[in-house]
Amino acid sequence: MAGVTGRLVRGWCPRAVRRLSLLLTSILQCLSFTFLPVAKFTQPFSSLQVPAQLHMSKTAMGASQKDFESAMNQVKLLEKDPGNEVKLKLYALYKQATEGPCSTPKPGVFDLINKAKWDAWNALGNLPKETARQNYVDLVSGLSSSSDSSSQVKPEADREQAGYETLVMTSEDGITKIMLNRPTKMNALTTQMYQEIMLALEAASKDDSTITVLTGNGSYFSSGNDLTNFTHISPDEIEEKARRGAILLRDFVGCFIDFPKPLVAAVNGPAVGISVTILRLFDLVYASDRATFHTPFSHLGQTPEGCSSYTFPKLMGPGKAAEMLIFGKKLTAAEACAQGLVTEVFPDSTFQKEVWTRLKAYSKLPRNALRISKQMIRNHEKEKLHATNAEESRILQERWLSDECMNAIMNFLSRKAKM
Ligand SMILES: CCCC/C=C/CC(=O)SCCNC(=O)CCNC(=O)[C@H](O)C(C)(C)COP(=O)(O)OP(=O)(O)OC[C@H]1O[C@@H](n2cnc3c(N)ncnc32)[C@H](O)[C@@H]1OP(=O)(O)O
Repeated sequence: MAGVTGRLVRGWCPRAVRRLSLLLTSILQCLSFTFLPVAKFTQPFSSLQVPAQLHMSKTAMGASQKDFESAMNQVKLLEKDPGNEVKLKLYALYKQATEGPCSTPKPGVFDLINKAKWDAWNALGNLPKETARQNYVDLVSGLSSSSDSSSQVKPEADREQAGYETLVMTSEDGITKIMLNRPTKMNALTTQMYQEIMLALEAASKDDSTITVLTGNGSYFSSGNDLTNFTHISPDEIEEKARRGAILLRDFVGCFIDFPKPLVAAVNGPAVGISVTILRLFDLVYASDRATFHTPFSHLGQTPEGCSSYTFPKLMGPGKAAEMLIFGKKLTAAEACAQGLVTEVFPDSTFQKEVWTRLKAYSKLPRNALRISKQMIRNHEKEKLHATNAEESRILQERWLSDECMNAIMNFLSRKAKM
């Protein structure tokens, strides 16, 4: 070590050489931690919805306390992460089996993880302790056998994360991919989808991957907010629904503002509304030349979100931002690239191959350096972004109650009937 340092700094004074040597040694020590194997996770697990068959199974026989304890030990030995939904199920059943029905206060909306756990437990209602215990044992036994068989066929690196209904989440080659998966609805974002994306981002922020990618399945990246989110609401529910929508929007965009690792959008096709505005919160935006970028807020009686009222004028100047955000001008991928919203455009025929080859190469770069550099670039404006997000959400909450907005949504929903 001292020899290497000595060669590097020939001609420097001995004190400087000693300091540099110490510095390099400590850097090497720090780096060695990065290469330690990731510890097997043995945390108590948890659940969201418990399938009907679990509620009913073997309740007559009932699992013994010994079976239950042995199932708890088996959980710690699982080699494969069973995914958030199953973990929530296990958590809820465990709590129900040991403490009975949920009676603790509901965590605040920003406490995402504890709220999801509370919701899962609370959803079990008055399920008897014995049934919960049996269901826990059944669930663990199913997991143990599926993890035995899956380990024979699937490589460690290419496992699809279970537990998402509207997304496909995979981790491979240091890249976690979150794919929006409602291709027949152009990946329009339902309330469930916003929530699953937040959970997926939370999981991706903590997993071993270097890079996280958001993309869409099918011909669209996303057609933005699902306009049916605004339907089936009785008049006395409207205000409460708008209030909850604004909280959901603020939490959703907040997850992108705070995401700690390099975040990439692989825009495989047209993008509309919120799927366009959040792009400025990504570190790289790769687009197919078939993609378009459309924010028809005024047409819908709505106003900008995703921090675009701040980021777009800053990025492209107030005039170009006004064309998009006020007048709903749709940009081609080349135009969006010229405005700095897109990093690079690829021919649609080679989009997937070129993007993934590029990202696989990037994912081999030192993970911590990438993460720290991202945070250095982003931290300057985090506070401003959160303030903008809160303000945009507040204004949209009012807009959703306006006649302009309701009429525009009715027009969209009735257009098929008119054809
Ligand atoms: C709580 C947070 C709130 C955040 C707020 C965000 C604001 C926004 O995101 S504003 C943007 C809202 N999105 C739109 O205005 C797009 C609406 N959709 C369309 O204009 C068109 O569907 C399309 C241009 C995206 C595609 O047109 P195309 O003719 O090719 O296909 P369609 O037959 O229209 O679509 C197929 C299928 O998908 C349904 N669908 C598509 N997008 C949406 C959507 N955003 N909301 C609800 N449903 C959507 C469409 O109705 C069709 O369904 P059916 O086959 O069942 O009729």
